[in-house]
Amino acid sequence: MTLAAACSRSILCTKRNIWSLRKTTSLLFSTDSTTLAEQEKPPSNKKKKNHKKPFLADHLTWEEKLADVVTPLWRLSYDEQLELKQTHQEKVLSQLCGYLAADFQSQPISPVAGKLSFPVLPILPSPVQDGYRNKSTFSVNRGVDGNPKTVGFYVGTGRGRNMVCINGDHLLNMPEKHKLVARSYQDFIRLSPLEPCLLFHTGGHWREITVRTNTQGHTMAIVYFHPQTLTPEEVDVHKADLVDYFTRGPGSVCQLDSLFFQESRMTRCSHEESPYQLLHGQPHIHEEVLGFKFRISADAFFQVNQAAAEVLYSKVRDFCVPNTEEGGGQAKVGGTLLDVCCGTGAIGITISPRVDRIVGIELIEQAVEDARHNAALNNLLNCEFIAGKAEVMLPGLMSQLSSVVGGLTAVVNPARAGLHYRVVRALRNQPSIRRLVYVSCKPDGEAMRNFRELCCAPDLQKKLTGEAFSPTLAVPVDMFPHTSHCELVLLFER
Ligand SMILES: C[S@@+](CC[C@H](N)C(=O)[O-])C[C@H]1O[C@@H](n2cnc3c(N)ncnc32)[C@H](O)[C@@H]1O
Repeated sequence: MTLAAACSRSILCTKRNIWSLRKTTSLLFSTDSTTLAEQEKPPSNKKKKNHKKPFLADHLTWEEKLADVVTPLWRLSYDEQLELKQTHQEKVLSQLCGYLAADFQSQPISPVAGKLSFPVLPILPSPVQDGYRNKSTFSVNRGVDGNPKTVGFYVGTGRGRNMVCINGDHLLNMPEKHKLVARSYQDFIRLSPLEPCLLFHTGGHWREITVRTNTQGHTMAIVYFHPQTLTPEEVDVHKADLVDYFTRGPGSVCQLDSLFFQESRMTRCSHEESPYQLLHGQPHIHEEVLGFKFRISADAFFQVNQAAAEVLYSKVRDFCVPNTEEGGGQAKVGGTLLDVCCGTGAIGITISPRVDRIVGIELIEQAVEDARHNAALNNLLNCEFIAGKAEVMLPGLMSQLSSVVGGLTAVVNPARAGLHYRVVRALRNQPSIRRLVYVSCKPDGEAMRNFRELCCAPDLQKKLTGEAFSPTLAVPVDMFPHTSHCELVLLFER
């Protein structure tokens, strides 16, 4: 039996017999950020007084410790996971209601949960629970055996001096193809004469690898590399070795459709800061969602779970353009939909047949190019996409949109950092927007500040002069089984 199989088996055998549901709830829903890249967030530091941090529990194997960090709900049945997430989302939303009641009465901030003043629909499950990720980023660092050329995910922290890199073969959310590419990359860098780049402190070159796959099984790999003092000619030699390994050598077992290489001296660089260099194969990966085709570039965001993305986008569509026909028809309702933080255009494009016009705004240029291409790919003539920071572009755009015929609806889907206050101000102060749908993967973080600014009493000091919105309906959608996260779709009206 392989190590990976043994680990998975030992984990599955102990599944559900270590923590009770209640204990898990208390640990899982206040997170810190001790891990890097795409890793899911570990259990809280804040409430640790009475609980030992799971990944420091010595009786656990390294694989179990990693599973506790990346997929902290893995010991629970899927129904139990959904129940936990529903309870947590309701708690966050009651907290919002408590804040709004206090804000409106100009009382000091009350962290006490209020009574829910609008319906929260039951969480929509992910149609796929295991191996669902279409994108994984694996780090390079010292493994349990001390080998610094180990490809996987971190357990522990640099500051705590207890950080090790563990391969993720046993993680329930990881598809086989991602594991294979990570293993092959580890073999490649172990053969390479170059050192790995460990947290930027001590030089070295080989950094993380991102693997993207689609439902057809196509695979894109992106290798991140720190050039340090190497000349471009010297870097070329190692790029050629990498291509050779993955196309003709042992790595060809991965059957990569695309191999990208990014030379970067920072944790994250956009394509504009340091280009994604196509070393082999196709420049894009493609995906289909709700019958629409999407081209996705190396630098562009796409939801990590294709099947759950269909559930999410279908619900977002219902919230943005509610069915007025009996029997839930998909008739055109008209008007303009403003898609803020639109990525490759997924939300706008899936709603476009039902409205007159889509206007999307997105920061990442490659994603905007994809969005424009995707509109054409799907023969849609009513979509336009603007490149730039929403906080810079939106205020000017608002004056052009103030007199649109048929009404204006906004959908916003920012990253965890939430919306810039200028974006919230522009949306709130635009009277034609009567309906605003906020899609958040972290409603208890910065998004909570956005919700409050959308709904508080008019505030001249903050230049929030428009009529207040109210939350009227919410539904959680589980995009990330086995983790403590989910997406929340929240409708605001006025
Ligand atoms: C969670 S993703 C959502 C993308 C898209 N709505 C989808 O469903 O695929 C958030 C997007 O916001 C973009 N973004 C981040 N900061 C931004 C900003 N200041 N202005 C505009 N877009 C931004 C990111 O590049 C990313 O594509």
